[in-house]
Amino acid sequence: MRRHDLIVLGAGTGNALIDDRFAGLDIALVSAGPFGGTCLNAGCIPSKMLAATADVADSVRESGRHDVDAELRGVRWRDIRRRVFDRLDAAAEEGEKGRRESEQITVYRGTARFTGPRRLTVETEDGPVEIEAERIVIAAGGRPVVPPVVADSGLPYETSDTVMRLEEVPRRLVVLGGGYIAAELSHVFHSLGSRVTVIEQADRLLAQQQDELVSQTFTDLMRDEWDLRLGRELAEVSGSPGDLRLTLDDGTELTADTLLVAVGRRPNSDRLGVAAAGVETGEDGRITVDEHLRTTADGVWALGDISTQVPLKHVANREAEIVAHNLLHPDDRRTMTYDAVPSAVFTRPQIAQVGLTEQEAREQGLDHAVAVHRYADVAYGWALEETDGFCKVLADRRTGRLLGAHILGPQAATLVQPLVIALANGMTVRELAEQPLWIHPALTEVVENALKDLDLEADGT
Ligand SMILES: Cc1cc2nc3c(=O)[nH]c(=O)nc-3n(C[C@H](O)[C@H](O)[C@H](O)COP(=O)(O)OP(=O)(O)OC[C@H]3O[C@@H](n4cnc5c(N)ncnc54)[C@H](O)[C@@H]3O)c2cc1C
Ligand SMILES: NC(=O)c1ccc[n+]([C@@H]2O[C@H](COP(=O)([O-])OP(=O)(O)OC[C@H]3O[C@@H](n4cnc5c(N)ncnc54)[C@H](O)[C@@H]3O)[C@@H](O)[C@H]2O)c1
Repeated sequence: MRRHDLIVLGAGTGNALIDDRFAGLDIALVSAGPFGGTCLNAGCIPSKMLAATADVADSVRESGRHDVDAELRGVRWRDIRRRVFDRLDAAAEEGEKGRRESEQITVYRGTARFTGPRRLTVETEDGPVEIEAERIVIAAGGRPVVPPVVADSGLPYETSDTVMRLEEVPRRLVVLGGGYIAAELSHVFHSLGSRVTVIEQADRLLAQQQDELVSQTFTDLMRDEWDLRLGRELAEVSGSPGDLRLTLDDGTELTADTLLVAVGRRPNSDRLGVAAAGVETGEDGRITVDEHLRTTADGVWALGDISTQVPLKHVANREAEIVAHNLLHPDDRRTMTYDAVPSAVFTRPQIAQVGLTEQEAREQGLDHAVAVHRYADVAYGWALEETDGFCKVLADRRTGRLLGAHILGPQAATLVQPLVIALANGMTVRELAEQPLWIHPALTEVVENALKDLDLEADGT
């Protein structure tokens, strides 16, 4: 049994937790997969590098709108893939090398499993290694859910872990699910040449995650791009590899050469056997943590997709900052809050949000004002020839404060940031609209004008 001062389980966000403040400690860093975890190797970063490339292809296709005659002659998928993954694989290797060179860190590459309180066995290439520590941080992430109808078919399927490294752009791609991953990767592959069909059990795309106006508008726009099978479930997968037959619950049959499964992710707590360490989980497999991110076992902390309320990288990063601080300052602990968590979907159009959706404001019975300002009604929207985009804001009439913001259109992920700052700081919409000067004629005027459109005086009843 090898004893360390601190074990960090997971080399995604967990790796980022270890910095100079931990100098002098003997640290074990355990990871089954490559350094950088999901975000760097199979998540946020490759999907956005591919989305940016897809946007370039779409800009060429749409150049006529700006009276520019350009023609898309083709996309070089293997070159795109090489450009993206050569860079990311090198970053992952570099990250691991740096840690291996550190005198205070022992890297264990292998799959870990708890054998008792603060004790683990790691299945490495050289056999099992037993390790223990006074303090452990669990940051072992999650994995894609694969429903039995697909897993039990015995036929090949892709997930976000594999699809971005395919040898060829699929000719006929069927995507199961209509959430974040489905939307982003459908955008990528459709723009790079796939015929895309999306099977989603809800009646709209992004229905669980987005404001109703955003979800409905996005669904309506994507009907022109993808073949949408909404309110449908997959009943059977048959055929042969490369020539799949997918039967839906209404008896409709689809054919595909590639099936991408994107119906959500689940935490890896089961594979880690956390119960043996006295670490409790909820029914959904998420490790239970308190506001300081301590688990139910003494000396064991958790962060990121394995425990969080919101499985996003910027949330995991903030949680890592909190855990690092709390490990170093046990008598002055910080608290994690999830009050103003923004998110963005890197599709075309982009989508971004923070705070309450209109349906949530209604459910909570809030006296709220709503305003929607269109890109087409600000000068830079004209410059972009933008017809669909909008910024929707919700404010509390009693306090004058922002409740939520939802943007659909070019640069939504960037435009939302002033609204995130306002929400995080409890600013009133008047303060945000009227205190700073907003650059003319930048796209941010769509945000400024949406705020100014809010009618806070009207009686909401
Ligand atoms: C396709 C895709 C796109 C995404 N895009 C975005 C985005 O644009 N923006 C955003 O904010 N979020 C995005 N996310 C979510 C984001 O990637 C995750 O929230 C984030 O990576 C979670 O980090 P983590 O450290 O908790 O887990 P991970 O990064 O998954 O790290 C888990 C680590 O634990 C290791 N591990 C797991 N099990 C074991 C075990 N038993 N033993 C040893 N080691 C183990 C793994 O090898 C890995 O090193 C995306 C996710 C996907 C899949
Ligand atoms: N840009 C980003 O920030 C980003 C991008 C990708 C992923 N992510 C993270 O990854 C997580 C997982 O993404 P995801 O897209 O897999 O999950 P998701 O929860 O976003 O969407 C899953 C979708 O699949 C549908 N679904 C579930 N079971 C189904 C079935 N049997 N048949 C048809 N449809 C079904 C659901 O109704 C839902 O719309 C996200 O919640 C997010 O936290 C973030």
